[in-house]
Amino acid sequence: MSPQSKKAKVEDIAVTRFREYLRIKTVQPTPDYAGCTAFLTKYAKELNLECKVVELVKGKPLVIMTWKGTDPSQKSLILNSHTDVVPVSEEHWDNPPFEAVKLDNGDIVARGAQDMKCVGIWYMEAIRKLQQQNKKLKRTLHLTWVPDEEIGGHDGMMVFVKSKEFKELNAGFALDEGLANEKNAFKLYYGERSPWWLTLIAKGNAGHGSKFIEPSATYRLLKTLDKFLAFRDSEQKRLEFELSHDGKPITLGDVTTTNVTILKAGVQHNVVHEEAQAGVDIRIAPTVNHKEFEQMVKEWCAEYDVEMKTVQKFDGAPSTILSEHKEWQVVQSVAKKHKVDIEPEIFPAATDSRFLRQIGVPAFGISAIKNTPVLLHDHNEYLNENVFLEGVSFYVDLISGMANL
Ligand SMILES: CSCC[C@H](NC=O)C(=O)O
Ligand SMILES: [Zn+2]
Ligand SMILES: [Zn+2]
Repeated sequence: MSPQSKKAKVEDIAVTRFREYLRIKTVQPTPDYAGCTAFLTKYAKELNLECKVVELVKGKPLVIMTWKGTDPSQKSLILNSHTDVVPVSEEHWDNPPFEAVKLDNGDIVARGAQDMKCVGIWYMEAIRKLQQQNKKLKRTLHLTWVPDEEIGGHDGMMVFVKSKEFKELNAGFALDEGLANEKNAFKLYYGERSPWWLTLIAKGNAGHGSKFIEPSATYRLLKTLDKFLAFRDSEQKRLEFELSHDGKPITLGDVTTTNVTILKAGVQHNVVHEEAQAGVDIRIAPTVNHKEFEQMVKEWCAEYDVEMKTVQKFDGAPSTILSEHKEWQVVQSVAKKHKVDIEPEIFPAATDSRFLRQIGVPAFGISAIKNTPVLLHDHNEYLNENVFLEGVSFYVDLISGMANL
C-alpha cells in the first residue's frame, strides 16, 4: 500500500459532529448540560437554525431549534431527542466511554452512541444535506433537545409538554428514539408500556430467629411477592406462545412485566426483624385496563397487610394508530427505497414519546440502527460509522417526506 492510500480518509462532517457530541459528558446523575447547550447552540448557528434555550427547571436546559417551513398553516414536525445518557461501569469498557474512539472497523464507541445521540445528529445532518440541495420543506421543523429522559423525564419532557413554549410549537407529529436492530430492519415504535414503580412495605413483630413470630414482616412480604412472580410467570408464558392478530409472535411490549428489583430486610440471622421492603418495576402493556390492574395489585397487597407506595406511575397514553397517519406511508416508502424492513412494535420501556402521545401528539419512535446489537445502557455501546452514515441519508428522506405531506 502506498503511503498515499494509507492516509486516513477525511472524516465526514456528520461523523465528526457525532463524535464531538458523544464526548460531552451528559451522563446521569450529574450531566454537563451547560457544555451540551454550548455545543448545540453553536451547531444551530452553523446550520442557520433559529435556536432558543428554555430553562423550565433550574439547571436543566432544553434547547429548541427551528427550521421554518414554507407553509405555516401546517402543524409542525417535532424531532425530539434527549441529551442525557446513563452511567457507565468504566471497568467493563474496552475503550473510554466518553472519547468516542473510532476502531479500525469503523465502530464508534461511546455511551450514547445508540441511546440516543446518533438520532439528534441524524436530524441535524439531514437538515444540512437538505440545505445543501437548496430544498425547502412545507412543514416547520422543531428540533427539541430535552434533559433528564434517563431519570424519568419529569424535569424534561413532562414539564415541557405543559409549557407555553411547547404550545407555541404547534406540534402535529413527532419523531423520537427507537432501539437498534440486529437485522436489516428498523423498529418502529407506535406506543409504549406504562411504567409503575412500587415500594412494598411489610411490618410485623420482632423476636428470636428460632421462633414462630407472628405476624412476620418477611413472611408477609414474600407471600405478596409470590403473587407478582406468579403473574410474571404467566405473562412470560404468553410472550412465549401467543401470536398477535397478524400471526406473528407477540413481543415484550405486548405483555406486562412485574419484576422484583429491590429487596431490603433483616439485620442478623437470628433476629426476626420488624420490617421488610421490596421494590417492583411494573411495565403495563397498552391493552391493559389500568384501574382493573391497580385493583388486582391492591388486593395482592391487602391479603398480607402489605403497604404499597407508588414511586412513579404513568397513567397511559393512546398509541399512535399507524393507519391513521400519512407519516406511516412515508416511513414505509422511505424504508423501501433504502431496502430496509420496518418492524412496528410497542416500546417495552419508557421514552419521552409517552408525554407527547398523552397530550395528543402522535409519535413514532425510530432509530436508524440496523445490523447492530442492542447495546443501550450496556457496556461498550457503539455504532458503526457506515451504519451511522446510511442513517443520515435515511433521515434526509424521512424528514423531507414527512415535512412535505
Ligand atoms: C420509567 S422512567 C425511566 C425511563 C427509562 N427510560 C429508558 O430507559 C425506563 O426505565 O424505561
Ligand atoms: Zn433513550
Ligand atoms: Zn436510555
